[in-house]
Amino acid sequence: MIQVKNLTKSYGKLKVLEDIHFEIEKGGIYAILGPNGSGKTTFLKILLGMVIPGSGEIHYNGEDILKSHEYRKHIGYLPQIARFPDNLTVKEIIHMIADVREIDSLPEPLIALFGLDSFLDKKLGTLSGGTRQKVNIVLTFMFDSPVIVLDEPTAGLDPVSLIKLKSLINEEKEKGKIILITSHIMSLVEELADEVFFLLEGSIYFQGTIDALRRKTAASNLEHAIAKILEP
Ligand SMILES: Nc1ncnc2c1ncn2[C@@H]1O[C@H](COP(=O)(O)OP(=O)(O)OP(=O)(O)O)[C@@H](O)[C@H]1O
Repeated sequence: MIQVKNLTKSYGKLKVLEDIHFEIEKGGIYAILGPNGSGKTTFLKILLGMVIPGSGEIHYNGEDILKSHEYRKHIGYLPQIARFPDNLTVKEIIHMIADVREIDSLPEPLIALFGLDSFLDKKLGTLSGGTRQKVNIVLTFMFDSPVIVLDEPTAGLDPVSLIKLKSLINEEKEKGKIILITSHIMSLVEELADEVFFLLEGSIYFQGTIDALRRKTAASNLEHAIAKILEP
């Protein structure tokens, strides 16, 4: 489904990704992990066509995505920091994004799930951080995309909304979708992820299940496994 070969990316002299190989063959939840600045967002943005790699190949269902932009229609994206004009209302932004992707109805069940009905006429600039994130989640999940990319999706969410987000992610997985997620919250990754990719110093240091990573590092849980990898 997704194949990445020999991927590199530098920003000026800073080498962020070096010779990344990556393969996802079936639906599931895949966590991209790594310390701050290890290139997780850069990697996801390359997959999304938002950042051009230095070299390498990326195939989605056999198609070279660096040569075609069509595949972007298949991807839902929740950015780490979503920037929308503050003077738009929640309803306006939802309509705007729906128009771009050519769907005609508002995603009522998602709006209700995150308790956003009473915020529909409020301007984005007046919302709290957590409420803005709920709007971003609705904007991401309102399309039936086979690939969903979530960059730090839990930022600012209260526990009730977090539970709702986790079930939403699991429901999408049950439909056979690929969900790529980055998070620094290891308990969340442990709960959700089928496989992890751990980026370190430009390469994938580890790819496999959380159990395999725990065994490799002889650690009791994922947080300790990561700490062991990173300790000097
Ligand atoms: N547009 C850019 N121009 C220059 N350098 C950049 C740019 N985007 C990212 N970088 C640098 O590339 C490196 C990787 O950044 P990236 O955001 O991909 O890391 P990350 O693993 O997602 O980090 P975090 O866990 O902090 O979100 C960092 O050193 C960052 O400063």
